[in-house]
Amino acid sequence: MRIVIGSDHAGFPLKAAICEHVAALGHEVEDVGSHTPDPVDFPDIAKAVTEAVVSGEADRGLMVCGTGVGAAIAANKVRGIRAAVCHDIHSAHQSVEHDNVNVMCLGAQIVGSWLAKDLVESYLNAEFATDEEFRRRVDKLTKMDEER
Ligand SMILES: O=C(CO)[C@H](O)[C@H](O)[C@H](O)COP(=O)(O)O
Repeated sequence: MRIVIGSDHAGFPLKAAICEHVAALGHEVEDVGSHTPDPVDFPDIAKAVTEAVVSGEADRGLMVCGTGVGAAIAANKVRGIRAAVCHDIHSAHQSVEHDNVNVMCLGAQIVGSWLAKDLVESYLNAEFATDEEFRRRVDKLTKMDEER
């Protein structure tokens, strides 16, 4: 898959390890920054990540900030994005299987690099389930998104 990844200054140190891991798993990685440890506001990076996903340039996105929370809030402001903070393995795959999450957010101040790599792997290996109940719920999310 084509994966877009971004981070603010707090997520910057973890982003490099994640990029390396995603590439090692055989995915194409687009790193939209930050490219230095200097302070940068997470909404600006979320814009770049979500634009790549919504345009179809990337299949899925990853965002890293301090907690993952700001990144998820910002990403969810963009139509077509279903973003979630996932700091446990079950959520990392179920968020895709049931909710068709297309931007997973991580907190570099919350998880270490080994867990982060496992979380990313679970997220990328997961596929949206075809069950009617999950399709129906995500269709309702899409409708809410279109109506706002
Ligand atoms: O976690 C974040 C937002 O949810 C950010 O990455 C920052 O870490 C957080 O806002 C703290 O900001 P600071 O400039 O790093 O003190």
